[in-house]
Amino acid sequence: MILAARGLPDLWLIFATVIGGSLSAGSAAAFNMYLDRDIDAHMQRTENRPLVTGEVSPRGALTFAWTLAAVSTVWLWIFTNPLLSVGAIFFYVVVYTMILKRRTEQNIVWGGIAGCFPVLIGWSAVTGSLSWAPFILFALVFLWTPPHYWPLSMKYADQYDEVDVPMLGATRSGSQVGLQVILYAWATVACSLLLIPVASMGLVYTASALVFGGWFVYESHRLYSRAVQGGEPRPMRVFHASITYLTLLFVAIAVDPLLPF
Ligand SMILES: CC(C)=CCC/C(C)=C/CC/C(C)=C/COP(=O)(O)OP(=O)(O)O
Repeated sequence: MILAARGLPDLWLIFATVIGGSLSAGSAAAFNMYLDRDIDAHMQRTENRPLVTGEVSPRGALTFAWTLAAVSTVWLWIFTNPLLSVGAIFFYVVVYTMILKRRTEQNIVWGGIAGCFPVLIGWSAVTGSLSWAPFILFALVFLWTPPHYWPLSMKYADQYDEVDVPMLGATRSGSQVGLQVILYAWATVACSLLLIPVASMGLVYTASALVFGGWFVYESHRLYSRAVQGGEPRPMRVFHASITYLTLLFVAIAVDPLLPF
């Protein structure tokens, strides 16, 4: 939103968009937990979720999910535009959770599109339209999602195998996953550099994209090397690096337009 406004947008608009977006993401997550409660019960990673422990009933969760969807849609309708948020919920719940997740190794590649919507939501809230820059941010999150998620599914491969969810990190060998992670990490960094000419980014962003991107790529190469050498691949290093990388990059995206260089 700061990049779209090329400065600080109206604080109320930021607040309204973050509230609406959070309610929408919460709705999507609640639908996901409702639909996946059978498999969540069989994975240690997810076995403490409230639908599995019985803290929340399936009917209660479904009511909660629909309520959040309705409230977020009306809220965003009043203050910005609800269409992209509805699209994001639809993508996560129907396209990813109901159709792709249990069927294909490429589930997270296409399902990850749900997580790309928030940049469009924020941008359009400020400008009322979309241009190349928000689509580059969209592509950035799209390319980042697989090398973020595959290391996690590599770590929990036995749990994904047990519930027959074909996450690529669980179905392929360490070196095959490592190679995919490297390719997507490089593509993510290349995409982040595209923002420099397209959105006239300055020094802070350029340096951040190169340094943090270099670190992300380095960690992905180390994962591959450890896997090829037959050692413990330590995938969570890349998982955590991916989160820190994207956080720092978006901080740089927010700070850069506020500076004169
Ligand atoms: C505004 C809005 C609605 C944004 C949506 C953002 C969002 C929820 C993105 C999720 C992306 C994704 C595919 C996660 C994996 O789910 P999973 O089911 O594999 O994860 P799990 O196993 O932990 O449940």
